[in-house]
Amino acid sequence: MAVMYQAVYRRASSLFCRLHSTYVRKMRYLNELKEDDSFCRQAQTSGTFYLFHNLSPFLQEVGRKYLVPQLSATEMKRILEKFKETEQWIEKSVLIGCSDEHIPHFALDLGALEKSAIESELKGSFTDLRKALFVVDEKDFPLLASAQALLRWHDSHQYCSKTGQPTQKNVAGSKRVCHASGITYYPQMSPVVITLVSDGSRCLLARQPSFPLGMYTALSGFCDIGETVEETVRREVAEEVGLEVESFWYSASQHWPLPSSSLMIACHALVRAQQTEISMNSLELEAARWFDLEETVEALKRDHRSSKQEDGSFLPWFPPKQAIAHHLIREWVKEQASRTA
Ligand SMILES: NC(=O)C1=CN([C@@H]2O[C@H](COP(=O)(O)OP(=O)(O)OC[C@H]3O[C@@H](n4cnc5c(N)ncnc54)[C@H](O)[C@@H]3O)[C@@H](O)[C@H]2O)C=CC1
Ligand SMILES: [Mg+2]
Repeated sequence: MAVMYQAVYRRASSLFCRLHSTYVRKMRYLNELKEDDSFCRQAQTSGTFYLFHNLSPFLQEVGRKYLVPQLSATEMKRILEKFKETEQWIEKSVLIGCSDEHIPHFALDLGALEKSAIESELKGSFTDLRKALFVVDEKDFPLLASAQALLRWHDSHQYCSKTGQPTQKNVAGSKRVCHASGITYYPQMSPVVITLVSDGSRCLLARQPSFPLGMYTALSGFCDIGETVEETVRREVAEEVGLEVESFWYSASQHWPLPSSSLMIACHALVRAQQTEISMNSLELEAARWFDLEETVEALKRDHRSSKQEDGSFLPWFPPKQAIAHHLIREWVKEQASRTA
């Protein structure tokens, strides 16, 4: 028995070492690409490219699936030649990751070229990000989200906000520098707290007027400058539904590219069971109410389409699994179900 245990242990730890060293080597490689312009320029000649057009990602519909194609450097060169563009275009690309074998991945926006001509050449279409995020395979979601966010950041940070002079990107696209003032700009995300409030047996979900009809989600809000996550959770819950948070705990986080880069910090919060009367802030919210376990489980089974009633009204439904709000709601259901089991 001890021998068998040792063999299993040895196999597990050697697997861990292998995984660990692959990961560490990959992170070191990416860091080097960001820091060393000539190394990164060299890497562009053997990398793969994800294409965008005015910030819409290029997708290919294959059967019922939407794929996110990667073009080789040779293919990229061929396309640019075909459109009579020079290879200098490649320099506009930004580094978004690499494979375990250190093949670097770049994203490139071809917004200045004719959209339909590229689409027919490459047999696919540039798709609005809002749609693209929900139709691609789950594993492609973070890649599309961060690539688009980085391209958007570069697009809107072409000038120094102090001198008004143009800024230059480094080859990897991990920063921009204003040579007149010496200021370095780094891509930014705004921290947002998203909180699923519970009173112990129900959870509180709300909707803003701009949401698709019938969709409810957890409360969210941007962190004010200087605030801690704890302070934002308490403030947002007080501001939006007039309740006092007693305790809260962190669950997970997610980068959310829409409408501009946010770091969503997802938390569960408890309010006192005796103080659950909602006083909704109607400047921001259109509805806010408590959902019991059964109603939450039912709403999780619906989507935008299946929630539509014959009379045109909508039963409540929640954001799809790609959104961290969905993860929070599922986590709450699981915890409630295990408590009542
Ligand atoms: N991934 C997910 O599951 C979810 C993501 N979200 C995202 O969270 C974000 C924040 O949610 P809200 O409830 O709308 O925030 P919120 O409750 O803070 O209200 C938005 C208002 O805050 C102000 N504001 C303060 N700092 C801002 C900044 N850095 N950028 C833009 N506006 C700022 C503006 O006046 C804006 O109208 C949104 O971008 C939304 O897309 C929201 C819910 C679910
Ligand atoms: Mg809000």
